[in-house]
Amino acid sequence: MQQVTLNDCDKAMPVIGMGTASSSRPASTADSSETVKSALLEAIKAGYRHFDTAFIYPSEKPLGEAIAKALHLGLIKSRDELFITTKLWCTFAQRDQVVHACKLSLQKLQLEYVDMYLVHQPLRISETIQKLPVPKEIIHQLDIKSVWEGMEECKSLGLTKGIGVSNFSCKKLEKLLSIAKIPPAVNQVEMNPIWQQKQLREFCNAKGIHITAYSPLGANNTSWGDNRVVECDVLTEIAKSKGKTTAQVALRWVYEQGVTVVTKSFNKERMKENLQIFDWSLSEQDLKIISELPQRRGFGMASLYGPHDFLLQLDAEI
Ligand SMILES: NC(=O)C1=CN([C@@H]2O[C@H](COP(=O)(O)OP(=O)(O)OC[C@H]3O[C@@H](n4cnc5c(N)ncnc54)[C@H](OP(=O)(O)O)[C@@H]3O)[C@@H](O)[C@H]2O)C=CC1
Ligand SMILES: O=C[C@H](O)[C@@H](O)[C@@H](O)[C@H](O)C(=O)O
Repeated sequence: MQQVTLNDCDKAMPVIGMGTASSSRPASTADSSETVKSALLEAIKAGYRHFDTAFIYPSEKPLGEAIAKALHLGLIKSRDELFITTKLWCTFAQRDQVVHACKLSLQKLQLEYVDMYLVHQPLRISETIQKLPVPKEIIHQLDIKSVWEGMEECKSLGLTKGIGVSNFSCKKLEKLLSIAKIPPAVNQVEMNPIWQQKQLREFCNAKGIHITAYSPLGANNTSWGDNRVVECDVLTEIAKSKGKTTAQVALRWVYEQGVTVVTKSFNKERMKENLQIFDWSLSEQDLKIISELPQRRGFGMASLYGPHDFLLQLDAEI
């Protein structure tokens, strides 16, 4: 698997990672922990070496179990062969909670360190979310200076090899860069041919912040996404002409932008399909047509938590 080197991170990141945000809403249809564990074990067998989880996902524990089993079975010789990303949840987004939250994630993962620890969203949430949408009173501005000090402490304690953010706009990154002793290595954001993030990518390239794309397939078939990417006519035409699938064209496009990707599949065939993007390429003409696709964000804070002014402003930030 090809890898990219990251600034201020002691480990290279494989260019394709396995997503683990699998639980559907309603929760009654969510994958069981056992299903997630065996899917992740399959992913290791298929060659995935980067896994993306978060404190808020139910996947940290089954991922830890899958890693332990992979070591036991000899599928990997050492934990060092894996790149594990997890994320600080918004209820812990305070100076004195960050190290504690990181340790809780490590406990669930049965690991001594993660490779990348991200601030999940540019928000603090003051109560456990019971149901969505949430009341606006529990959503707050993030005090990035103090939270980032906590993130830096996680790195200096060796709890993580690198630190970064997720769902951050250029504006939020500017602020963070102005106070950070260790700049963020990564910004993980929604990116696919229908939400190309041109401005954010230019900004991050200029500042040496690596972008990882989440929902590269538009979160097809999930409660938070739809089929706008995998059923996009333009992408399907390109796919047909190359004997590839529409999903592969979307993933290849992301890869050709110099961006790493985390994409989720718990289906054995599709997890293999999603790795087959390295021995072919898109033409200049394909890239031009894709660059002209109408743009639509899939995932916004306001659509997730409720149309509160503060969240609408956040979503409108570039
Ligand atoms: N930082 C953040 O705020 C966020 C991070 N993420 C991370 O990014 C990961 C990936 O994003 P995600 O939102 O899951 O969406 P993706 O775009 O990766 O799409 C996943 C969905 O597409 C289906 N799928 C996978 N491969 C194919 C294929 N080849 N053809 C057709 N359908 C396919 C999967 O189903 P099946 O399993 O049946 O194959 C699943 O339903 C998440 O799992 C999570 O780890 C996601 C959202 C927000
Ligand atoms: O309740 C909120 C949700 O958990 C949500 O914010 C995250 O899970 C996000 O969709 C992600 O997948 O990273």
